[in-house]
This record gives sequence, C-alpha cells and structure tokens, in this order.
Amino acid sequence: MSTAPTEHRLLDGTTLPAIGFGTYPLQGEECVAAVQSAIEAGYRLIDTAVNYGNEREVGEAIRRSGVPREELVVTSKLPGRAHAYDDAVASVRGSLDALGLDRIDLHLIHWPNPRVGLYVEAYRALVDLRAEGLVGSVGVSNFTEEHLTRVVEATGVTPVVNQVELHPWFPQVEMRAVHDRLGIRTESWSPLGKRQAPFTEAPVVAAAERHGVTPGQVVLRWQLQLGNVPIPKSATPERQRQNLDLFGFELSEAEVAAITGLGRADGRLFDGDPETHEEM
Ligand SMILES: NC(=O)C1=CN([C@@H]2O[C@H](COP(=O)(O)OP(=O)(O)OC[C@H]3O[C@@H](n4cnc5c(N)ncnc54)[C@H](OP(=O)(O)O)[C@@H]3O)[C@@H](O)[C@H]2O)C=CC1
Ligand SMILES: O=C(O)C(=O)[C@@H](O)[C@H](O)C(=O)CO
Repeated sequence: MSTAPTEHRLLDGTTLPAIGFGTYPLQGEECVAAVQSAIEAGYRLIDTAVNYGNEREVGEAIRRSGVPREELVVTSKLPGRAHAYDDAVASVRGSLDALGLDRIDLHLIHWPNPRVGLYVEAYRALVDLRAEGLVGSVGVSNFTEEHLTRVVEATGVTPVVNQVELHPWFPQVEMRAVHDRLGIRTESWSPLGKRQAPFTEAPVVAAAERHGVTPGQVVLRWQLQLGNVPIPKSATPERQRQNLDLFGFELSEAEVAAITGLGRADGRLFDGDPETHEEM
C-alpha cells in the first residue's frame, strides 16, 4: 500500500529512519518515560539537544529500553554559545558524557547564529569529530541556502540533513528544492505545527475522513510523501503509536498539494527566522 520509504540513505552512506521522535520540552522522569515508550513503540531516531537540558534523560531511556545501541540513531545539537572550535569540541564531549554514549550518530549545529559568525568554525569541528569517530554524521539545523553554501565551500563536506521548521503553515518549498539540489535530507521540526496544528483545516479534515485516520496522521503522512523526516514530539504513548502508524494509507497528489497550499508567508510558529534568530 505505502509508497513512502521507511528509511533514507544519506549522502555519507548512513541511513536515517523516515520518522523520528522529538524530545523538546520533555524533562526529568517524564522525559525518560516518554522516550522509553517511544522506543518501545518503534521509534529508532531520537532528537535531543544540549539546550533541551534532557540529554541525560534520553541516555537513561535508551539504556532502560534494552534496544541494541546500533539500532538507534541518536541526534543532538550544538548550541550557539559553543561555536568556537574548542568550545564545539568540548560541547560534543559534554553531550557524549550526558548521554552516556561513545558516539552521537548525527550531530547538528542547532542554529547558525549569524551575528556570532562562527558557524563555519563549528562545522569544521564537527567534521573533525566525525573523523575521530565521536560523531557519526554531520548535519545542521535552521540553515539557509547561504549558510549551507558557506560550510560546503569551506570544508568540502555537505551536511547530511538540515532540520528546519516545516509544517502545513510553513512548507518550506524553496528550502526543500535547495536540499534536493544538494542531496541534503530535510528534517521537519514542529512537523505537526505544535500548538497551532492545522487539524481543523479543510484539506486535512477531508483527507482524514477519506482515509479513516486522524488529522495528525494526515499531516505526518504529508511529510513522508514530500520526502521529509518529521520528528513529532508526544508525551502520550497512544499518540506516539498513532504518529508512527502512517504506512497503511496514501494521500493523493491533489491531497498533498492542497495541504501544501495551506502555507503562508507569515507561517512561522515564532520569530524563528535563521537570518535574525539568535539562540545561544
Ligand atoms: N532544530 C530546532 O530548532 C527545533 C527542533 N525541534 C524538535 O522538533 C520536535 C518536534 O517539534 P515540536 O515543537 O515539539 O512540535 P510538534 O509539531 O511535534 O507538536 C508537538 C505537540 O503536538 C502534540 N501532539 C503530538 N502528536 C499528536 C497527535 N497525533 N494529535 C494531536 N496532538 C499531538 C503534543 O502533545 P502531547 O505531548 O500531549 O501528545 C505536543 O503538544 C521537538 O520536540 C524537538 O525535538 C523543535 C523546535 C525547534
Ligand atoms: O526547540 C528547539 O530546538 C529550539 O530551537 C527552540 O527555539 C524552541 O523551539 C523554542 O524555544 C521556541 O520558543
């Protein structure tokens, strides 16, 4: 039935599950329990960040899950305050320590922080850490075409993913075309639209009724059919399972286009323009 792949081959030869689990803003025991139940439900890509303050909990959930380490793709992210080369190396070592792992499978630069002006240096550090084996794959988040071009020109290494805000209000048509041209896999953050989810919008409701699924499943299936890797967060085991159950139906081209058509120029969920947003 399904035409969407369950995993993607990345530029560096590694594979990425077609859907992952987001962990912001989970904290403490709630985070451990949520990540553990997500792994139990079948998620194999887990998304955390230094700035989420929950890498320890994510590591604990991985250990409690009993799932073999090599089956999981653990992603973390370098914060803006650690873009200087030595700070980037120290930050990744800190993430490894907090997670209790000897390798982070995919490490991203969280935001380009253009006013700091050091994201190329940070990227170089991640490339060197990959050579040392402490990082499996190098990626970025919230990068524009210009930021991508600069790191590729400086290092000769293309990031395997760019994790960007992407949901029906903000479908990132131009950035997805840039990624396709460069061979970069698009990861979608806030893939459901978070608290402003478009669950009552006509194209989403109509597709949900037609296929006998929930609006959330329609939005996530739309993500898969565009080739994006969504990383929905849910603290609820039932929703975690529902968000993975996407391979028994297929949206028509017209349904996909109608959902993409919900996009609008001011569709960002908050003031997260990578050219100006500074997140340290
Ligand atoms: N790189 C970056 O700059 C950023 C990365 N991220 C990453 O992306 C992840 C996901 O984004 P996030 O902002 O959490 O937004 P999401 O779009 O994943 O939405 C999460 C919200 O939707 C609810 N929800 C989940 N599943 C369903 C469902 N099936 N039906 C109805 N409601 C549902 C959740 O509630 P409940 O928990 O109660 O189920 C939660 O309130 C983050 O956790 C983080 O890992 C996020 C922002 C920026
Ligand atoms: O969650 C993340 O990864 C972020 O980058 C934050 O910007 C987060 O989305 C936030 O704090 C929104 O207000």
